[in-house]
Amino acid sequence: MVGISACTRQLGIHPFHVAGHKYIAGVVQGSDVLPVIIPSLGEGLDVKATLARLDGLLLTGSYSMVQPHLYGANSSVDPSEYDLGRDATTLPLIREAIASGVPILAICRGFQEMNVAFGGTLHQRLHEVGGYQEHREDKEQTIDQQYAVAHPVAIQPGGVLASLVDGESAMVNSLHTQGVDRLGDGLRVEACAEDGLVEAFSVEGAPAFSLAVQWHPEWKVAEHPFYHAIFTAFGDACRRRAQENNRG
Ligand SMILES: N[C@@H](CCC(=O)NCCCC(=O)O)C(=O)O
Repeated sequence: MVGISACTRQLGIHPFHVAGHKYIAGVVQGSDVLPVIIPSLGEGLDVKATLARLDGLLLTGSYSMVQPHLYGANSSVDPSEYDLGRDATTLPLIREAIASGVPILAICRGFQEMNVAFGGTLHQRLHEVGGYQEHREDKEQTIDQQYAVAHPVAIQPGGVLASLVDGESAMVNSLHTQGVDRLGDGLRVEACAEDGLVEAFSVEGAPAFSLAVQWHPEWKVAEHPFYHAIFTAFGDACRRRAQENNRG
């Protein structure tokens, strides 16, 4: 059973906890696991009790941005772009999941919040930093065009990703405004874009599978062997944890 992070959204006059369909479909089709959505209750969520019942944690992408004060920076983003409930939930979840051996797959915003959870920092507007290629999607394009592969990443030898691909590089999609500035403590670079931006990392010495990617492997996972290999490896790690806990 895999827990999927939720975003908070106001729908009409009521607050909701929501998760995108493609992430749920991604773990069902690509990892062959049971999905459950973890509400973004912040301190109202018993993180240890939640993770004790889960075999894996999927951190989804989202249009919202991690609050800069969480990585020691001043805000240069409209506060409406934040999701306070999600930040208050996912950062403790990530730290506890790693400590207690729960496999993690983190995607896009999830990748960024995992870097922050480990003390890393983010560029708030990568396109204004200089020296980086365009990593944002063109919102005028169709959804298929936006999620189509956009650039290669160089896979670092000897890591989690290198064990999943043939060759030293792979093509990935690219739909993000922010990006890793300083990588968090204890994180290992798994892949970089041609401009040097960190696009994937794992946690050094983690007791279970840990992988965070800046791209979206959940997109049409069955059609992309590289994306599918990531979800399969995550599912296999979740099944190992289930067996260790007599849930397999
Ligand atoms: N807000 C961050 C993260 C980008 C991100 O996760 N986008 C996801 C878009 C919707 C989706 O595919 O779920 C940034 O812009 O850097």
